[in-house]
Amino acid sequence: METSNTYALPVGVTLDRYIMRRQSDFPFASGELSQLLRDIALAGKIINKEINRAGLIDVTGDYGSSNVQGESQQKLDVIANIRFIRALKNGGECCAIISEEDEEIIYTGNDQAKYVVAMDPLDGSSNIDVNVSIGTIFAIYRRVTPVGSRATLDDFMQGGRKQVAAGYILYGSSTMLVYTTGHGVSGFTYDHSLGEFFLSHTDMRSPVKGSIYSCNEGNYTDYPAGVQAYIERCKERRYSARYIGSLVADFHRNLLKGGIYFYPPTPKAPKGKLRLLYECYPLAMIAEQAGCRASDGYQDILDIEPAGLHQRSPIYIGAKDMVDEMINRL
Ligand SMILES: O=P(O)(O)OC[C@H]1O[C@](O)(COP(=O)(O)O)[C@@H](O)[C@@H]1O
Ligand SMILES: [Mg+2]
Ligand SMILES: [Mg+2]
Repeated sequence: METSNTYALPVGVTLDRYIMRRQSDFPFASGELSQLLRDIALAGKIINKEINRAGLIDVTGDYGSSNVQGESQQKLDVIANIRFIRALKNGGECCAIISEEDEEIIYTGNDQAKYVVAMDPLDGSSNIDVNVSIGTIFAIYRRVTPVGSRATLDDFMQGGRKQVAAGYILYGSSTMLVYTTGHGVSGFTYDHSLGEFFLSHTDMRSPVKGSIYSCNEGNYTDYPAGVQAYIERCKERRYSARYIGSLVADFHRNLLKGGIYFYPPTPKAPKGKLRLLYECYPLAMIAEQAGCRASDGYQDILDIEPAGLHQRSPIYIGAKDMVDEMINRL
């Protein structure tokens, strides 16, 4: 990973201070977006604590209900969802939320707020109970409806290039928050003993070339012929196959080391599995800011016209040369 930055703030600066120092990056900078990012970090700290103690407190296993995707919800999916909604409500800077775990728009009651949030409160649900890295993914938009009014679908249907900030929290061997406001990508590592996120990765740039490919090869036979051909090429080149099964964790590793993650369409999931508004768009914004590429196979993810809150999209994301080659084979 390369680092170069005219705004070089020393590694070790706290997230709060970093956000304040970089506030001038934000259009309309008046502190609300800074506060919203801090509210998201706070919810992340709370969830991190619950994840670390998951086996000791009764938060593992099924919650006994399904979400709008028809997936069974894990207890931590629901708990993470509640924690984020509460932090965004109490923070006062977010007027509405869409979440993987809720079918409809969630209104926070903060109609005076200028921002809306799209989120995947807990990504990698199949890994929750087996102590494998999981994450949270978020995207922030400045509302298009008048301040003071109730947010509407329009506020969420603005398109990927209208995200004013996007990021993820990775609950792994260390806990990290990585985000962008369109001015480069920064990573912060959580120090449990101090309860603070500290700048650890400045101006993250990803290698253009990579040698890691990440996909669920169990679906190989269902993949389009071009994808199968690309996987065969990776094997011929002795690239490493790495698949954690948590999008955030696979994306993060490939961002640092150089690699490609893909979840193509299959007969079972003709639109792919991952959700455009709170998985694909936010990671695509980070990817492009770090010099990577994100595509659905035919257009850049950030150029896809949104049509529904929980719409899915195929995704090929990672090192630019690898994604280019994959797409040329489709
Ligand atoms: O089990 P599969 O089909 O390989 O899918 C794994 C993918 O699904 C996801 O778990 C979907 O996200 P959620 O866990 O938030 O539903 C991704 O994190 C992961 O990359
Ligand atoms: Mg997810
Ligand atoms: Mg999820």
